[in-house]
Amino acid sequence: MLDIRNLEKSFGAKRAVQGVSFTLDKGTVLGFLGPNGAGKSTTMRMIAGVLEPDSGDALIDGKSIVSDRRTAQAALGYLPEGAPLYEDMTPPEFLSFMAAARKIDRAKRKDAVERAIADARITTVAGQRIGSLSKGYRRRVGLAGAILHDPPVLLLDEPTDGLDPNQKRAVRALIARMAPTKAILISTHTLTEVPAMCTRAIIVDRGRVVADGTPAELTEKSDDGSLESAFMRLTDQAEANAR
Ligand SMILES: Nc1ncnc2c1ncn2[C@@H]1O[C@H](COP(=O)(O)OP(=O)(O)OP(=O)(O)O)[C@@H](O)[C@H]1O
Repeated sequence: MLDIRNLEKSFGAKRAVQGVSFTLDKGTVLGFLGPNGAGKSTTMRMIAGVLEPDSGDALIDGKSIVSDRRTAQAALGYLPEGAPLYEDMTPPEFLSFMAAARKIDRAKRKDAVERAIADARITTVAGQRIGSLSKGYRRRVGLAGAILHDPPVLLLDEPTDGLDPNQKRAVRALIARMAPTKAILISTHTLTEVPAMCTRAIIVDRGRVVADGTPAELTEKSDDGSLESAFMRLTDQAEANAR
């Protein structure tokens, strides 16, 4: 469903992404992990077609994000970090606006909005202005926007960032409900969430993939059986902290 082929991106002299490749199938929730500045968001932005790669490609449901961007994007739901929301609109108004921008058939828009509201569990706040919602509900409105067109592939950049434990659990439950029918790529810094949320994890460091496996396989690479120490070992953090 998602086939990432040797993506590269530099900003001036900074080589942010240096040949990232992996594939992702339906039913997989892939945790995309790495230290700050490892290249996670840059990779996701290239896959989403909002940043042009220097080289490489991402095939979304077989469509190239480089040569067939619009078709590829139609198969993709993207929740960027700090997703933009229109504060003065209610969630249904915002989602109707998104549905029009997504060119969902006029006759199907109402159903699509209602389904996304139900799936993201935001029915109870549907009458409120987005600007008045808590962080967790705003994140869920962003998620509703990403799943509005029921895409087979989802890219979620830190979907639980800044949420309290109850809201984190609600977002994790939403991801689990969608998981069987979609391929889902999630970047997160919260390593404790990974075994609960992801069936597989990739660790990137300085723009390269340094590990790829199930959470249990990655944990085996640690000294103390924790994903955190595996992460430290596989990235430069342990060395950096010791300096
Ligand atoms: N628009 C840009 N212009 C210049 N440098 C950039 C730009 N976007 C990203 N970078 C640099 O590219 C590198 C990778 O950044 P990126 O945001 O992809 O990392 P990340 O893994 O998502 O980090 P974080 O976990 O902190 O969100 C960093 O060194 C960053 O400073």
